[in-house]
Amino acid sequence: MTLAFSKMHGIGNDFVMVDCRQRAFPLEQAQIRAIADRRTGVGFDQLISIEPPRDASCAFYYGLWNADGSPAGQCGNGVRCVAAWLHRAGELAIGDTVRLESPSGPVTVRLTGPNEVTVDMGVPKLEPASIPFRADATATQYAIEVDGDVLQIGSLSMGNPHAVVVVPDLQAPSLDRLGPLLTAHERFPDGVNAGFVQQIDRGQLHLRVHERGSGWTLACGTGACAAMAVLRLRGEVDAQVKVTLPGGTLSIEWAGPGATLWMTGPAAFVFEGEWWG
Ligand SMILES: N[C@H](CCC[C@H](N)C(=O)O)C(=O)O
Repeated sequence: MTLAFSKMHGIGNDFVMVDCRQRAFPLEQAQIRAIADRRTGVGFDQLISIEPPRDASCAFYYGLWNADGSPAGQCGNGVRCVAAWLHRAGELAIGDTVRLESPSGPVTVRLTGPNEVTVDMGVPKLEPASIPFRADATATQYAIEVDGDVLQIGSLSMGNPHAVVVVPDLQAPSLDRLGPLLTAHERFPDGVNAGFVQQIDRGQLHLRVHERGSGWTLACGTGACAAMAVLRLRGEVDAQVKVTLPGGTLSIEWAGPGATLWMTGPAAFVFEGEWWG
């Protein structure tokens, strides 16, 4: 088969975008994995389809798959790229605000420039059952044993599961071992995106994320939202925070529990192509 696609990224978190506005999503899991291969395929952290909405209150639906072919519930860097892709396709104008439907529910995006998007990411879900995470009660901190170490983590859902660990040094070699172990931890029955965050001050965080289904990425939008929210819940950051990841910086705004969380950042086109699978 041949498949036209757009290659995009959001601060280095890279995506293959597939236009399914007039066609059913055409790929099996093995084909998704084949396209993800950075040597014999195209390479991506997530593959994103743009489809007609299932929820009539939304303009479009976007499907999400990780590099290993597993489905994902939300993608913060990805939804900014969906908005920029829709603008390039003539479906959105700069200044438009539109509801888009993700696998975990609707989000609202505002195109503030051809390559800058603000997203209402919804209300972070704190209850362990909604993450899902095996814990007796909702808390701002959980003790979890990983490979003989006891880590203190925060955990919540942004429509996908996140664990957040505060560390003094993002370059510590131990993180290379802890990331995959935390992602696969048995207390996260669906796996988890594992974020390691170094706090600079009440308005700045540095973050690395080992993503479920894709491994270490240059950036993770929902991971940035989760890291800020975890520290906000502990009273350790202000309501507006810059989160810097290896690929770039996002602006996150969240007043606190029950409030909707906003993320602002760029979206970039790289090339158009055709996959010959
Ligand atoms: N890169 C995405 C997150 C992908 C999440 C996916 N790894 C999963 O939940 O399985 C982001 O910018 O939010």
